[in-house]
Amino acid sequence: MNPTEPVPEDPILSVSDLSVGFEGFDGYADVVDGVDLSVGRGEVVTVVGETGCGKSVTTKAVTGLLDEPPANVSGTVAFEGTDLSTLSADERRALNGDRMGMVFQDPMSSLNPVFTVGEQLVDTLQFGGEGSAGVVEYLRRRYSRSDRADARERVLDMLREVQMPDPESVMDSYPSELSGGMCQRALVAQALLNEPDLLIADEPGTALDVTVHDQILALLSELIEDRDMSILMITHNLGVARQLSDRVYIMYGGRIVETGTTEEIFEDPKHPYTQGLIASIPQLSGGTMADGIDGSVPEYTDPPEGCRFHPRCPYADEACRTERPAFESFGDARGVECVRFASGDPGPEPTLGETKRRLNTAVDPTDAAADGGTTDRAETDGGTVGEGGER
Ligand SMILES: Nc1ncnc2c1ncn2[C@@H]1O[C@H](COP(=O)(O)OP(=O)(O)OP(=O)(O)O)[C@@H](O)[C@H]1O
Ligand code: NI
Repeated sequence: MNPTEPVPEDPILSVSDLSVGFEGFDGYADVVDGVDLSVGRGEVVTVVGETGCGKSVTTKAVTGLLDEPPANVSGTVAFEGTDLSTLSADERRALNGDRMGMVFQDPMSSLNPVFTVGEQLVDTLQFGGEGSAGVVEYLRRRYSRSDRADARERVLDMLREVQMPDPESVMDSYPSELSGGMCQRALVAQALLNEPDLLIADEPGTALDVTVHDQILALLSELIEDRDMSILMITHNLGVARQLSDRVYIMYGGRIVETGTTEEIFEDPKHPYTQGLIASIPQLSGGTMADGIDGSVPEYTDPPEGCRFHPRCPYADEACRTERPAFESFGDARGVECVRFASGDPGPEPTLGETKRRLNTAVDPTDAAADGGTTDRAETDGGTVGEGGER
């Protein structure tokens, strides 16, 4: 374990130095680059970052769903202290179906189109946790009327719990006969059927329209409250992270750039990227920067040298362009990877207000020119205004 990484005692999930790359036509894409994260028991942890930051690749690597090759995965993923790379394929499947539940972004492609929802969910309940129950055992239970009927009752209960409209008829429907929102509810039900200890949810509902997405999130937060379950939730929505999580990881360009308790991240964001994200959300910052941070996430085939955020960072200087900053830990669950917070760095530490001002200036050069006072002040304290926005 990386000694600088803040981890809860006895985590249920612990990921260290996870890297994932892909061989592709444009060369090697170095996507996830040394990620450390952990989820404590009963903890709700979110990973937040813009689209393309590597959140889904990280969760797929954690859940063992990346095919290797083409993916090239290194690092350790441990569940209750067991390194998952030491498990056999059967043990791994058993763990995924039983102790670890998963919900993914796209509900349509996650259900099997040729079986009814009921068949799939009853199968999950009866066999989800067993890599290979054995053919005889499989047939016995699949066709044992009492087992099957019991399972059906439990699935129905679960469908009611996820507030599925008309659960009886949904049981006998094929996924194509349901709306996206209903498929997503079915998947949430499926993930929870075996009462997993850890739920991994990768932006459930984002493939759906906004209202349905909101309903799914509301449902999840209700289900979370009622259960003693650890959750690793992926989102690009800071409001969701703030509402649901105990602890937050901010991801940028395949790296964790900041972590802290939800309160720390929102009350005292340190990394300029975190500050930029918060500044982009008017409801959170009272700000006006509705366009987000100018520029886009890096090309993973040719990521920037040094800090991967430097081309967009309003504080970037020579050091940021050449050296990867060290991850600095403060206290138990708090850390940031930015040279401005490195011990011994003499420069001013970024603040939310200053970052907002610099990003606004960078985003709209006409405003900046009109507002001479702002530009002058920015120039005297570093002169980096504008560099972050030019791409
Ligand atoms: N199988 C793959 N082969 C090559 N590149 C991939 C593969 N899967 C993902 N990537 C690349 O990895 C990068 C990160 O993708 P990822 O899906 O993890 O982003 P994300 O943070 O989940 O974004 P979103 O919020 O849109 O879901 C992207 O540039 C993507 O093109
Ligand atoms: Ni994703």
